[in-house]
Amino acid sequence: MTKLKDVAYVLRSKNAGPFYITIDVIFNDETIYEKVLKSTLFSREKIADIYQCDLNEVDIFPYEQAQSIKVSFPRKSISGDIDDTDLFGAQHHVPLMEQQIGLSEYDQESNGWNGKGAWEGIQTTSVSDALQGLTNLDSAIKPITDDLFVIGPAYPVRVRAADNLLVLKAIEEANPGDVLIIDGKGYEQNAICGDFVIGLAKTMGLAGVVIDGVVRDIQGIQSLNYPVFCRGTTVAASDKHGTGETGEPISCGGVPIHPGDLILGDTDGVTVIPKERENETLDKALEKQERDEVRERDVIGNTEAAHAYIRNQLVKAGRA
Ligand SMILES: O=C([O-])CC(=O)C(=O)O
Ligand SMILES: [Mg+2]
Repeated sequence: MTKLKDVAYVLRSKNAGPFYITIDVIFNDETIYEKVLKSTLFSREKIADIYQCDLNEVDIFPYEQAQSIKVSFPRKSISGDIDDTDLFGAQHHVPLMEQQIGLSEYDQESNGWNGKGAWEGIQTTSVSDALQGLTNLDSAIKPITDDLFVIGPAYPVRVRAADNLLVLKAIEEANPGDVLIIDGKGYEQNAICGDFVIGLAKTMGLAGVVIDGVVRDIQGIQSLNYPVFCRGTTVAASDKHGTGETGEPISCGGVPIHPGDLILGDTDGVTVIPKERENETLDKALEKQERDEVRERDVIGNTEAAHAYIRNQLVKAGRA
């Protein structure tokens, strides 16, 4: 998961007199600067919580021209006091730099996708039509809970059949909003995840989990109300030896998947949108859905229009 130290260009702290600390966080990318500024990390509540001080004494100054954020707050112990371990205040930035930032939006955009909102209401079937059915996962990979929709950039993991340790590693590494996509080799005797592992993915803010394999604790998973797609259920757990890879291209349900490709899952199953084809696929899928809606409105429930439609299709194919 992204930490402040992963995206800040400069992160330093110093005394602002004996009673206060000031921290400078400087960025060398405008987009990142803006996203970080909006994240929950730079709130007085959060800073007060990290540094155990009174939130009314926390100040946060964004300085747009320099793409920097200055934070100041009272020291827990006065500089040079008997229990002070940082005379010059030069180490106070460390707790801040280790903070995770909920940058899913930033990560999504920097990954080049249009975001969840753009895909709302788009069905797997329309994407399948747009991509000529070439990127649909094996149809045996189905939702555990119907009516749950998932879309997000793929975070892939490949494991050996019946070994799920690397799934935990992937959950830790993926960004909020990612879809964890697991190449479990289609093995059906040992569960890649149960309700606990799925609960971990949900806790870390992942958008959903897709598995070329099976799960257990089905009732527990259903009660999480969280999108999970797989080949079915079993009883046995997996080993935790740790064979496999995370964050690398995989094959899942017969489809090659690269990190950051979009994964779309709904009641009908799961399909993949290669990241370089997102805009084209979105346009085609929208167009297709609109055409389908018009056709349905005009034809369904109208016997005459239904006859005309069928006749027209047969004529077009030379089979009238
Ligand atoms: O711990 C496991 O590997 C599988 C399991 O039962 C769970 O996730 O609840
Ligand atoms: Mg369990």
